[in-house]
Amino acid sequence: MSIRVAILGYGNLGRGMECAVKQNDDMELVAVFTRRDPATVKTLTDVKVYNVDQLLSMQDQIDVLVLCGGSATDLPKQTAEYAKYFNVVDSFDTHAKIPEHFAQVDTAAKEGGKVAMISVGWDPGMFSLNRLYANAILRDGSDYTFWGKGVSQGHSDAIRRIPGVKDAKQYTIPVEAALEAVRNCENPVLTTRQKHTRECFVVAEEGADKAQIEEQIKTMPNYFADYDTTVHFITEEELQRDHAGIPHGGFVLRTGKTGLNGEHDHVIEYSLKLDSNPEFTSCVLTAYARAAYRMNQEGQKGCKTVFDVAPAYLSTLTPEEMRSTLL
Ligand SMILES: NC(=O)C1=CN([C@@H]2O[C@H](COP(=O)(O)OP(=O)(O)OC[C@H]3O[C@@H](n4cnc5c(N)ncnc54)[C@H](OP(=O)(O)O)[C@@H]3O)[C@@H](O)[C@H]2O)C=CC1
Ligand SMILES: N[C@@H](C[C@H]1CC(C(=O)O)=NO1)C(=O)O
Repeated sequence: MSIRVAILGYGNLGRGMECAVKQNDDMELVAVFTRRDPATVKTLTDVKVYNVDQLLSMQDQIDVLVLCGGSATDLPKQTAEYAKYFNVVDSFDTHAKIPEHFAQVDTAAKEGGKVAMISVGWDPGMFSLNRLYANAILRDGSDYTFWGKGVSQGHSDAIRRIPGVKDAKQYTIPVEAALEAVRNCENPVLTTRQKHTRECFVVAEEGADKAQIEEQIKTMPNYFADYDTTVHFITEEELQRDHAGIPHGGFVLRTGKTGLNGEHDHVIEYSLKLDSNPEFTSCVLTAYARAAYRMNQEGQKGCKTVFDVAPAYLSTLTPEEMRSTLL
């Protein structure tokens, strides 16, 4: 029997999920839920769209609910709210606030006897896993993470939540000299500001105070305050013409030494090059939706991160197929 998946929140990630579920023949997309009028939401497939006020009445038709809202203001409310009723997966990526998000969601999921997976995606998510593996293996070393050049959905979403902003895209740009120094095993000590810059393209509402919007972006804690950030105000047409895609990617690196006197240098590097940030992120969410369902079927409950999920839960392969093809 297929794993019955539903989506809450239909934006870039929601559309990505619609595509990702179709690529997994052990799953079916049973519904999309939105806070808007369903008639205004145009989907890529013929999946039914409901207003979120229908969600709880459909609890027995859904095995896993994937939360595709924004981390800035949606997921802090929605994940804990629905973890009481469904197995859920979210992509929460306000790194500084993950501990408090975990605690709130864990209480709700345990109360409902459900599994809730938070901060699933590539960062946090796949990059987190690779940072952990690298740290566990190369004990004498230094960690580095670089993103881009590409469009951060979390940062773009955060800008769009500012009053007076009609639309926005944020590019994260790695400082090439810093990346090169890391790859050369120079083990540089780098501040946040020395690793990336951020460039924002913003469409302001008619009559909005652009100076105030720019100030709110540049001082935004957890998103922009620690970076050198530039803000460009452009028209909706220019945004659609020049910034339509959502490519991204990045690198997790750990450089370390082995040998009794650190004679040998090693570099661990995990990299992603993504045409579509949301579609790739949705593929990760879909694999972890499979894991959430399976873990709950075994009687597990509570909040999990990618660190808590044995890889076998993610795969459609049988243990024998894994051993014969992946070892
Ligand atoms: N961990 C990771 O690696 C990653 C995490 N993310 C996270 O995913 C989050 C979601 O990103 P993304 O999908 O790009 O965000 P969007 O802005 O596209 O969508 C966020 C929500 O806004 C609402 N919405 C979407 N379009 C419209 C519209 N035209 N009018 C009104 N409301 C709209 C939807 O909710 P509704 O349908 O209810 O109105 C949607 O769920 C990001 O905030 C980020 O934190 C993203 C990529 C990677
Ligand atoms: N969570 C990010 C995924 C990566 C990209 C990123 C950045 O550019 O700052 N940080 O983490 C996203 O929303 O796209």
